[in-house]
Amino acid sequence: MEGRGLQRAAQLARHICANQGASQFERIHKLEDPLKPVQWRSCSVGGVDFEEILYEKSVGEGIAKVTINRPECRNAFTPKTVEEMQRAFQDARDDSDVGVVILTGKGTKAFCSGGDVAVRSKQGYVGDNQIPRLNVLDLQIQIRRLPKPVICMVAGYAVGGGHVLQLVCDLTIAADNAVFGQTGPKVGSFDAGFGVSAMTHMIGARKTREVWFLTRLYDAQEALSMGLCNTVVPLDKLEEETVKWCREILQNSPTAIRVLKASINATEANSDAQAMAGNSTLIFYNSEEAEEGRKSYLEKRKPDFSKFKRLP
Ligand SMILES: CC(C)(COP(=O)(O)OP(=O)(O)OC[C@H]1O[C@@H](n2cnc3c(N)ncnc32)[C@H](O)[C@@H]1OP(=O)(O)O)[C@@H](O)C(=O)NCCC(=O)NCCSC(=O)CCC(=O)c1ccccc1C(=O)O
Repeated sequence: MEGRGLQRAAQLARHICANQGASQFERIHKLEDPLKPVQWRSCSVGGVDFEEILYEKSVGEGIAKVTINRPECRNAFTPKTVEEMQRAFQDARDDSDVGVVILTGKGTKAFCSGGDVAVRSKQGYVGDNQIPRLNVLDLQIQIRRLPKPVICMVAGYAVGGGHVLQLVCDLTIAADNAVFGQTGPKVGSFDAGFGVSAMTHMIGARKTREVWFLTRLYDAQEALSMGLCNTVVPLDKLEEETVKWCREILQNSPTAIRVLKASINATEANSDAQAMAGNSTLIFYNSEEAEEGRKSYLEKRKPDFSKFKRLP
């Protein structure tokens, strides 16, 4: 064998080596370069810049990224943060080039520590316009109804209302420094909507009771074994791995994914139950008991719930 013949044989040998063990199906669907660095461009919506979040899209790929940008308070959300997230998610929904959305928090210490306790009032969370609201409940519905997968990318804490946000996302990729849990009963709050239904669906009623009644925090490996997240990776590989999952999803039929997401959600409790639960949180925030939880957190002391009766 000489010249062209030799070259062709070498080419064939390389091809066989590269694909050894892979079926034809696997070879057809293999990503060209799943670890190729992603290039992000910053986006505004309707010409208005964001103040409490970052909103980016990948160049030429179909990934949108929403980042809560309040690292100084562990990415706790205010009504404004939530309103900005709602605008970004609406844009990601409307943009037919976007096929998957990443939800994350700025920095490595926290994905999100829930509602900003400092702006909680007796009627909900108060924003710049002084109107109290619980608008994170609408955001939860928006994420669930978004006809594209939402992947939560968690480094550090995902606690309180931040943990509920990770629960309503379709998939969660956690860094090895991630910590999950609910804090509500410590600080005079609870999410008896998706905070209970999505969690029960995911980890079962026994474990859900434990998470809510004891308010313990769980490290990434515990969370993985409970089923609270999909995988755990080293912190410095978090975005790389999340983007890899996005790219795999983006290769598949968008309509199939859309219907499957809705169908999986339909196996769970509904949005009317969430609204009822939200109303009970609102009523609870008016009580002295909830106020003790909120005040104790801000005063950096242990709450004293001893004077509140356990009714028969
Ligand atoms: C997240 C912690 C475990 C991190 O601990 P650590 O790393 O040691 O940092 P800290 O020193 O504690 O925090 C640094 C800095 O950030 C401030 N901060 C942190 N979290 C919050 C927060 N949620 N609100 C306000 N400020 C926060 C903290 O005070 C420090 O400030 P300094 O000025 O530097 O002192 C830990 O921080 C922690 O446990 N945080 C509180 C977690 C929490 O309890 N969150 C609230 C849970 S209730 C909730 O989220 C509402 C639920 C909800 O949204 C909802 C549900 C159902 C119906 C309606 C609603 C609704 O909309 O309310």
